[in-house]
Amino acid sequence: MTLARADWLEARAAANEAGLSHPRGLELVPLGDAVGHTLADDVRSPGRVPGFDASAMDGWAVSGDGPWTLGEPIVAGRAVDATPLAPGTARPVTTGAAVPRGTARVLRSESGRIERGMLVSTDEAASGPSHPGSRPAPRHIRRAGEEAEPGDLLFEAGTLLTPPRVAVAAVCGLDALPVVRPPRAALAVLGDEIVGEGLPQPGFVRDVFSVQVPSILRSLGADPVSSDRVGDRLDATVAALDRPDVGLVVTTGGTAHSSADHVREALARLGAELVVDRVAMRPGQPLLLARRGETLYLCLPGNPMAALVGLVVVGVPLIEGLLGRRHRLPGRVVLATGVEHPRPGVLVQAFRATDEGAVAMPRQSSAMLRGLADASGLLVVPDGGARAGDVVPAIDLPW
Ligand SMILES: Nc1nc2c(c(=O)[nH]1)N[C@H]1C(S)=C(S)[C@@H](COP(=O)(O)OP(=O)(O)OC[C@H]3O[C@@H](n4cnc5c(N)ncnc54)[C@H](O)[C@@H]3O)O[C@H]1N2
Ligand code: MOO
Repeated sequence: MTLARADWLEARAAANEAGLSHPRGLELVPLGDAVGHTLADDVRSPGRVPGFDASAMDGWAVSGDGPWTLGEPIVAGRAVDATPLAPGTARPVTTGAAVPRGTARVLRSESGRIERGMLVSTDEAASGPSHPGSRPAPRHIRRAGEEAEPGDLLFEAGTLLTPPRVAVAAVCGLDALPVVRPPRAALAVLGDEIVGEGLPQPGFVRDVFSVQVPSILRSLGADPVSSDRVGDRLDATVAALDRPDVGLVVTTGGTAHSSADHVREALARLGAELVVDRVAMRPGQPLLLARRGETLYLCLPGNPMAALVGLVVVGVPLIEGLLGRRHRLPGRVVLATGVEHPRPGVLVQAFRATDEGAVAMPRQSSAMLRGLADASGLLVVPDGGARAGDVVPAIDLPW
């Protein structure tokens, strides 16, 4: 089924679904390379964390009530001493070192002192037996298994591996993680007027996509394998789109209906099925999403801001889906100033976050980039416009 002139939220959901229903490869990556990947499988903890009862402070492991007889120091980085701590004794201990069996608590170094060879507590609250109603002295012991037990589900398949998640995998004793193999992506930048370097002659424009879209695709988790500029000819467009070797083809330009626009016809010649045929939003309205075999097509309009809006609004949930991630509904921002929008469909605006709320950036239009360049995010103004103080959906920028 094709969504024609799709609602922007429906277009996002359809793109995410199209990605999710695509085949995914799996690979094992060492933890050092895992940040930014997406888990291909559930991950359980092989170990217990902490693996042993450990001191949370520098001080003394004590057993029973003080004063305590002093024993040998315990230091971190040694195998656990099997000898239990006898009541009435204390052993100096460093933060993170294993406390012996029989340890009641750890007395912090600033809460005790040595008097005539014995350790005495200088901490009123922590000294001696507790009285009814008194607060128990803090134990300062990290209990074995308090963070994870063997077999605990740490993360589900489809979880984005952020730095702290990779650190959790490390602390649980994992060395590698099963991740989704980055989907191969090809970029085709269409247009006879596009030049790749220098200051263009009148009638030509500098290509704004080759310099950034592959980086965006990579940062989203795809593997951009090629980037080509393609002239405004149907046969060249068909050849550029005939890429069964990649999971995703992104094109820019050529989506409209002029004699120089061949994307629709090329998709039809290749037998691709349209999933989304335009989105009821501006800029970015002519966007197409299509599928042919194991290749998805994200065809972005040529106008620079329109293409980037399409990539953020629809391309991000599409790639999230290819990686096995369900997309989240957008957050919301309060508008600091009203935005007029008398036309049908939503208006997407680059905005800057301020103390008063979101303010639309100057110098933005379908064909401009400077407003977007300095924006905090994209906000979505409904059909009919919005007033200062209204709360509207907002989408994070992926860079
Ligand atoms: N009669 C109509 N004309 C247009 C309509 C319409 O509904 N009826 N829609 C307009 C909208 S909205 C957009 S968006 C564009 C979409 O056009 P295409 O996707 O076919 O893009 P092009 O025509 O190839 O290019 C549009 C514009 O963007 C510039 N461009 C293209 N590629 C690049 C690039 N790599 N770097 C920099 N700039 C690029 C191109 O030079 C054009 O100025 O159609 C409207 N027209
Ligand atoms: O919809 Mo166009 O995408 O405004 O530039």
